[in-house]
Amino acid sequence: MSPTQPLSLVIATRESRLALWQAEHVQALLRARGHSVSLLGMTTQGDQILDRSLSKVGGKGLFVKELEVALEEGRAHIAVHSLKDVPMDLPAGFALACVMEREDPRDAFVSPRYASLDALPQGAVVGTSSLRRQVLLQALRPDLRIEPLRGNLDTRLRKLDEGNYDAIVLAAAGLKRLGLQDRIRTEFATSDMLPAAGQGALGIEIRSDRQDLMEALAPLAHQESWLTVTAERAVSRSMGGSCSMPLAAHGRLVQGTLHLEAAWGDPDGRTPLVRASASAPVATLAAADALGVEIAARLRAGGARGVDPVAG
Ligand SMILES: NCc1[nH]cc(CCC(=O)O)c1CC(=O)O
Repeated sequence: MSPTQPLSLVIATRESRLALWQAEHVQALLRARGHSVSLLGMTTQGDQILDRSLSKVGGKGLFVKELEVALEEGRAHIAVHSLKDVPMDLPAGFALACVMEREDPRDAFVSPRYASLDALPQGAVVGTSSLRRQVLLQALRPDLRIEPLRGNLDTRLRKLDEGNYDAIVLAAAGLKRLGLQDRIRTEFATSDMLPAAGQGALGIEIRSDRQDLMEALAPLAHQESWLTVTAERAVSRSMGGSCSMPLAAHGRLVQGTLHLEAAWGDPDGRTPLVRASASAPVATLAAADALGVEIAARLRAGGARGVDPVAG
C-alpha cells in the first residue's frame, strides 16, 4: 500500500500541559510519517470556568467547541482529545478519524499521607468533582467527605499539596503522560472504581468532509482500543449520559471477546448503584456498539434512570 501524500497540518489544542502533551504526541507520530505539523493553542470555555462544577454549566462540550470552530474555519485541521471529554455524538460535519492506543484506563489514588483508600481515617476528605468518582467512592466508603476539586492536573495536585484534602482521585493516564506517576499511591482495581467511558484513550477529530485526512490519520489508529471505547461510549450514549449522570463503563478485549462492565449511580443518592456486565465476540465497531447498547438496556432494567434524547 502506498503511503498518503505528505500534508501540511495544524493541530488545534487546549493549552493545559496534558492537552499539549497529547497534541505533541500526535505531532511527533505524524512527523515520523513525513507530514509537517504545527500546533494552534487555544483556551476553551471549559478551561476558563473553574469556580463551578462542569456538570452544572453545560458539560463536556465546553472543552471541544472552540477547537471545532477552528476546524470549521480552516484555521486548523485536526483536534486531539481525551476521549473521555468528547460528547458521544459529534456535531454534524465532524467525525472521529481514529482512536489511538489506550494508556492505563484506571483511576489513581493520590495522597501525601495515606497509601490507599483503605488507609484513610473515618470521615477523611477526598477531592473530586466527578459524579462518577463520587458515587463509586461513597459506595466503597460511605463515611468519606467528598469535596469539589476542579482545574487541570497541576492545579488539582497543588490544591492537594496545600492541604485542602486528605486524598484526591485522578486518571492514571494523565499522571503517567506528564511523568507524574510517582504521585500515584495505588491504582484502583476497576472492580472498585470502574473507569469512565473512554478514559485513557485519545481520539482525533476532523471535519467529516476531509477524506484525505481520514486516510492520513488511519495509521495512527489502534483497533483494539477503538473497539473497546466504542462499546463504552455506546453505553453512555444509550443512557443519555452527560457529566451530570454518574456513569462508568469499562471494556477489556481478550482474544476477540469484549468483556464490558458498566455502573450507574443515582445523582440524587436515593437508589444504590446499578451494575451490569456482558461479554461477546467483537470484531467490528458495529458489534462493539451493539454490546454497549445491550449493557445500557440491562442497566435500565436494573433500575438505572437514563435520559431519553430530546426530540427536535
Ligand atoms: N476530566 C479531565 C480529564 N480528561 C482526561 C483526563 C485524563 C486522561 C485521560 O483519561 O485520557 C482528565 C483528568 C482526570 O480525569 O484525572
